[in-house]
Amino acid sequence: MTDPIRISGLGYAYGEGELRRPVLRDVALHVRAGEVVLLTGPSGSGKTTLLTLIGALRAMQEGSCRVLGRELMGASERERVRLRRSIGFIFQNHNLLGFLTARQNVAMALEIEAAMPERERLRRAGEMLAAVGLEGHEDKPPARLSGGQRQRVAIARALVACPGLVLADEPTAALDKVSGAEVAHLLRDMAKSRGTPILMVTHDPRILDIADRVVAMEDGRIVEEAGA
Ligand SMILES: Nc1ncnc2c1ncn2[C@@H]1O[C@H](COP(=O)(O)OP(=O)(O)OP(=O)(O)O)[C@@H](O)[C@H]1O
Repeated sequence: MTDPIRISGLGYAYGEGELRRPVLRDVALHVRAGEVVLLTGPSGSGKTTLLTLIGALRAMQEGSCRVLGRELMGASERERVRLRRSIGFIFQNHNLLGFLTARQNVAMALEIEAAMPERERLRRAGEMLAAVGLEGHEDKPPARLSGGQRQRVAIARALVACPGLVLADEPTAALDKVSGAEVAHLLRDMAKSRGTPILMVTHDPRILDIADRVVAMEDGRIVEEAGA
């Protein structure tokens, strides 16, 4: 099986001409099948930029980035959109839609399955919500859930379509110590039981223990890799 993420010689700059500012330099990174890798480093070191390149949310400029077997350097917008459908995203601010219930938010991630009837989508969403410990909360809107519960909904949404990869950006940053650790362990356990690799950006030293490997960035470069 090929590694879900293989990056070499990746460079990226914001701005053009005199305003051009390199933020990633000669980055090399591999994430292997089923692995949980945390990406840490000071603010501004380029972690989120790297995550958005891997997630095909922005176009590559330099180097090679193969994600789930597809090369992103030179990929068209259409190819990038297609790849994004195979990735589960989790962000700091959960990005749930406030006018939908928890179940509807999760079911939305299945809308790419054109052949799946609405009833089936809602049934699977309910199953996923139960798996993340939210039985009984399925019909509440995000505003009636706690921060930790909202991130559980975001985990259910990210995993319900069985993605080949999960990318998470500071998923515990807005949570207190206990719910942050619970959410991080839940995400790890759910991904491990499915063999789904995770790459997670985090500043949170309390969750380093969920990692198979911790990769540290500084000033646009990877400076350290350590098994946890
Ligand atoms: N859209 C943008 N336009 C211009 N510069 C940007 C843009 N997004 C990020 N940057 C700059 O690129 C650098 C890297 O930012 P990035 O968000 O990738 O770092 P980070 O390590 O994720 O930081 P943080 O931990 O604070 O989120 C920073 O100096 C930032 O100011």
